[in-house]
Amino acid sequence: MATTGESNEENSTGKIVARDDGYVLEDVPHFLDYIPNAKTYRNPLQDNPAYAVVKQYFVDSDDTVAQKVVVHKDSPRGIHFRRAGPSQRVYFESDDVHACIVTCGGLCPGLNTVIREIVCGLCHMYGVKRVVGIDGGYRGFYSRNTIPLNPKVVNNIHKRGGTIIGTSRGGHDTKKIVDCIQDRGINQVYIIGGDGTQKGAAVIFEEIRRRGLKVAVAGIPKTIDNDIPVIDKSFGFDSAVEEAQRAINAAHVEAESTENGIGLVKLMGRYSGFIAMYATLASRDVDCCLIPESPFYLEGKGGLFEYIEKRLKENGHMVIVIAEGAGQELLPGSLKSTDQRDASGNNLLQDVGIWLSQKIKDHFSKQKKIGQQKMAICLKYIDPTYMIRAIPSNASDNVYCTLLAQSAVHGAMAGHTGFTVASVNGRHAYIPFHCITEKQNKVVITDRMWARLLSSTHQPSFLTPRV
Ligand SMILES: Nc1ncnc2c1ncn2[C@@H]1O[C@H](COP(=O)(O)OP(=O)(O)O)[C@@H](O)[C@H]1O
Ligand SMILES: O=P(O)(O)OC[C@H]1O[C@](O)(COP(=O)(O)O)[C@@H](O)[C@@H]1O
Ligand SMILES: [Mg+2]
Repeated sequence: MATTGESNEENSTGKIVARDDGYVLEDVPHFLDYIPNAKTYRNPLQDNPAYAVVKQYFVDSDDTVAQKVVVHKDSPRGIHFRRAGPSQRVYFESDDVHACIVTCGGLCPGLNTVIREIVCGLCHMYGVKRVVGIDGGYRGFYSRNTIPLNPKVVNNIHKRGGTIIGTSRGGHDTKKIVDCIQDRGINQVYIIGGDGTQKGAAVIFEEIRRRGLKVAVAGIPKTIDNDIPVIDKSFGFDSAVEEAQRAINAAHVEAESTENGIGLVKLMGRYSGFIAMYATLASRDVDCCLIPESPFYLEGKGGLFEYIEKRLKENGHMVIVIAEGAGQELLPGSLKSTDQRDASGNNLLQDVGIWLSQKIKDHFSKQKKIGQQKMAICLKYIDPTYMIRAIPSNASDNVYCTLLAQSAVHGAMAGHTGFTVASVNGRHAYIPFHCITEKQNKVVITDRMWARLLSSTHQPSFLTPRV
């Protein structure tokens, strides 16, 4: 019930509590919103020897996490999310839970760890006995048999890359998926995937609510590109950046071992250049980082060719990192594929790395023809694209995956639904789907982080007008 100066609003996009002092809670749905007589039970964790001794283990239902921690002293308190964690009361009896896990979209380090920890969290913390994997992404709901999962089956999977239950793009048929959930008697659905997957999870939740089913839908965001907004970062992102170092090191070794050596590395990043930016900042051997958010040009003053020449003259070698989505607008019409899409509807990009390699080679061989002194270059192109996402997660991502999985399990057991779980300013929170699917997280090139990168590589900003 709203207290004085507080308004509660529930609409198609969410449950919002707004107070006069500017405090806003973007709350997540709960069974009680549409099943008013839903039964509750004592949380079995209260009797668990590992947790019973921990003071304040259970979250207070009024605990919230602020979206912004840097605020002006006069600004309103801003948007908050419900704090994740176990509740004193749960909405499922352990024996009644029938959970399923599905992984969708591209691979990301840590998928298996999240699967493992959902299974172990449900079984060890809540005594759940029935957990299944959906085989091969959304379409597996209606076209494949389920995969039985238990702590023994998942015991070692976190040491492997990929996802033991398979993944896919496309194949999201809401009606068929919810029919399957209903027919199989599944009442907790854990959905691991990126922006597309979370949009899919949102419509599955809406259909479940429309049918009045007591089925919790919990999302765990996965994106190697780190393009999901609000959340601190996706699990697996750090592991991918770490693996990218191996490719950059190789490019650097090759480049510095020959005269005018250029090492060119292409990294993932369809619309967001976070992997390229962080891999560059971590490496310190990179002289130029090109990302989708920062348009660049090749010829003329302030262009890439001028910078390459300068860098080779100064240093004898250089390393360039390019995100796959960078410079797509420069590719000639024949290479552009604006209307080609994958099964999920994502734009299929052409290989900007191969294009740029050829452009650089052509530029330096052309110099001779127009009478300038030729600068013979030796360019090595490295494309580690799939290698950086097919690895197991590193130690810190493993811990992050564990906490995310546990938070998701606590949320579903507590009767929350239609939420995604993530770290926001270092604290775990339940976030309504619409908050993370409405826009994409991108590198802001007027922010400090990009400035740090420019000052580390000394590359041109490409903002100066071409002459
Ligand atoms: N707007 C949408 N509504 C429903 N399902 C979607 C939507 N966008 C994508 N999906 C489904 O989500 C799954 C994963 O999407 P995709 O874009 O391939 O990967 P990611 O989730 O990693 O972004 C696919 O099965 C796709 O059909
Ligand atoms: O070849 P695939 O499997 O479609 O994957 C390529 C794409 O996957 C990505 O890693 C992003 O995947 P998601 O959308 O699943 O997060 C992009 O960087 C890349 O363009
Ligand atoms: Mg995506």
